[in-house]
Amino acid sequence: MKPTDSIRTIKGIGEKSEKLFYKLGISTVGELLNFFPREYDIFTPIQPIQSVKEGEVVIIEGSFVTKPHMANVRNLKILSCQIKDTTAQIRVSWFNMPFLMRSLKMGMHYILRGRIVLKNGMLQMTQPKILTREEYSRQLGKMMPVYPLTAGLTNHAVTKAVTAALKGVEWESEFLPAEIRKKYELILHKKAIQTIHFPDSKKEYIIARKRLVFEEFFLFSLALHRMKELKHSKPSSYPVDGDVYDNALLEILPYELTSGQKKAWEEIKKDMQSGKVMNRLIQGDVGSGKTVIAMLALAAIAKSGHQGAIMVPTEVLAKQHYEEFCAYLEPLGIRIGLLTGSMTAVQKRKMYQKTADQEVDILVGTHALIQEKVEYANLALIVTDEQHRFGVRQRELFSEKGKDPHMLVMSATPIPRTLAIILYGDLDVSVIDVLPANRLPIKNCAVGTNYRPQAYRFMEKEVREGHQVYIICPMVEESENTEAENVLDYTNSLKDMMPPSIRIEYLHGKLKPAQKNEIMASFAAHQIDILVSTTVIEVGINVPNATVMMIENAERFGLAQLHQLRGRVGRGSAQSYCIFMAGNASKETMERLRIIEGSNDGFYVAREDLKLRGPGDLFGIRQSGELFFKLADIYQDANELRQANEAAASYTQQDVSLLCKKYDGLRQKLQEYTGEVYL
Ligand SMILES: Nc1ncnc2c1ncn2[C@@H]1O[C@H](COP(=O)(O)OP(=O)(O)OP(=O)(O)O)[C@@H](O)[C@H]1O
Repeated sequence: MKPTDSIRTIKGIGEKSEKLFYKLGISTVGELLNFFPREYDIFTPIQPIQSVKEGEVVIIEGSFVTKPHMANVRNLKILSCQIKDTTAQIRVSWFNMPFLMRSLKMGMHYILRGRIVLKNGMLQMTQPKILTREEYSRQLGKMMPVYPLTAGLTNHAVTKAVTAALKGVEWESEFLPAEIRKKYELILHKKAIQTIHFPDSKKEYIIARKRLVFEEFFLFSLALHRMKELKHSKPSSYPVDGDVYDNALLEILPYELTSGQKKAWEEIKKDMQSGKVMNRLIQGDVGSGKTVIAMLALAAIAKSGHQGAIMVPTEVLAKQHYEEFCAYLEPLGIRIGLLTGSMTAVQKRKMYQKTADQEVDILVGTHALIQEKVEYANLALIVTDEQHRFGVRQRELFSEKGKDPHMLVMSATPIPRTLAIILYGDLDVSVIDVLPANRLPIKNCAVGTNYRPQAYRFMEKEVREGHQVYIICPMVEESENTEAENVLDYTNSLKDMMPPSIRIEYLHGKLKPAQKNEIMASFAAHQIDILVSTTVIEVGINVPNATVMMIENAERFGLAQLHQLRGRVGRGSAQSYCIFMAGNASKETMERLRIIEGSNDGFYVAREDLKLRGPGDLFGIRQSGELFFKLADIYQDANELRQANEAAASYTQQDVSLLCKKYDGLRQKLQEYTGEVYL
């Protein structure tokens, strides 16, 4: 089978599982092979019972010292007994496996592998697998892939499909030039893909990962260098100067710009007046006021008779920006439009027409803005709210909607300057390095779950004083695989616990966009007091009246993500609070959380996080969603990023064309990456 073949060509995948794989974004054999494990289940040696810790999957060996006991709890049949080795004893339990009752024998030796959880203050092992000594020896040290899943698709099914695909696929020729592989000591693509799914050891995994990270960065860098060459000092068809920058624009704001905002605004004005195309990144910590700078630039474009558009990662955010822009800019006679995927066909068509006829000056929207059907009359400025979601290609597609429009990119990712220069190699950088003066620093605390009652009382008090609260849970609904808090059950029990006058709602990514918009709008209008949500609210939501953020199972998030989440409070003048609630209060968890508890500075948090994890720790929690890389992590893999950039920079555009002639695979990969035939 070829990488481009449908996954249906893999034995065992029928119509039903095909649909499930679609949900994971997999429709071809190649996509399946590039669907990497989220983590690995490592078969570690047998551990003394005394040393097991909560949350770990461990193997213990001992004999049962109590008879198996069966209990009915809700609809579950729970079988439990005590197992003992020379160091201690622990309870083990199985649910819905009553047949074990007969086979488990007291006094016999067993090897069990399962997760240790804390129930009623006691450690216990749940749902362990019983291993024979032979199975144990065979699997010891093995790393079994654990894939991201969707309901109905098991890890076993994905593993089986990947195994079959690895066996049956006709591999394409190696696409990285031999000289690069040699210089940077990289293994072959084929070997790396095989290993990333089934590594024999950590060492092998690290070597495979290095190759895949490098290629990801290399393609990115080649595309970026090419873009830079193409754009370099291009004259602009839309110079914006003169009285469009008059004070009326700044007077619409109810506050004065901070020094950082003023500087960024001056740099933008200078760019747009220069007669050349602006390509600028505005980098600033969460809540530093980047949106307002983008709004000013868009307003200046509109006032000079052109169109501008701003693309953001979520519908909720688009709606929020739209409303804010309307409130500020409509009084100046500027016409704002909204375009998102969930609008009806009729609404969309109307907006396309208005955009083509230049009846809107500023269009706010999601990916919908770059769909083929959208034609702009006179697109002179595009703004992307980076939030790590859009890649170079999206920026380019957006750009093609106009005739070399000016470009502004906003980012809240705290990237060290040296890396920013590489990652945003095609852009000039403005940094907003101060927060608005009316802000009080957020007060943080990292606590264990025993603090919850106090936290609830505190929330009640804040709500009584007219403020609002966010509570974040990692899961949407109950799952067999984890004890992490989920939005649905959490909301129910919170409603039971809080006085009925407190209005509680929930939000998660599985709701329809219209429902999400409605809930966010109600929260913004203060018709909801406490919003229980997954991380969907992470990106850019701005409700300055929200003063408390509580993050359940904070140990499950990367620090960068926790910082983004925390950024949803502390956006107004009232004192705000962030409570990081650790589901397991192990020493390592608390040490990590102490970093974020001790500082509100995103750069500091990112730096300390890296120090703690160490560049070699590739198994730690991945900082979620950084920039646009699948496997690579810009902090951990900063070295590979530098190397790949150096390698890409060593080829001029002409050399790249030559290389692509020689390496057919490279041409294809680059085309896939940039979505364009150009070589
Ligand atoms: N100079 C200022 N003085 C006071 N308030 C300001 C100032 N600039 C912006 N704000 C307010 O601060 C809040 C956050 O601003 P904004 O949404 O622009 O931040 P951001 O940098 O885009 O945040 P994020 O990265 O989280 O999306 C908004 O309510 C905005 O009105």
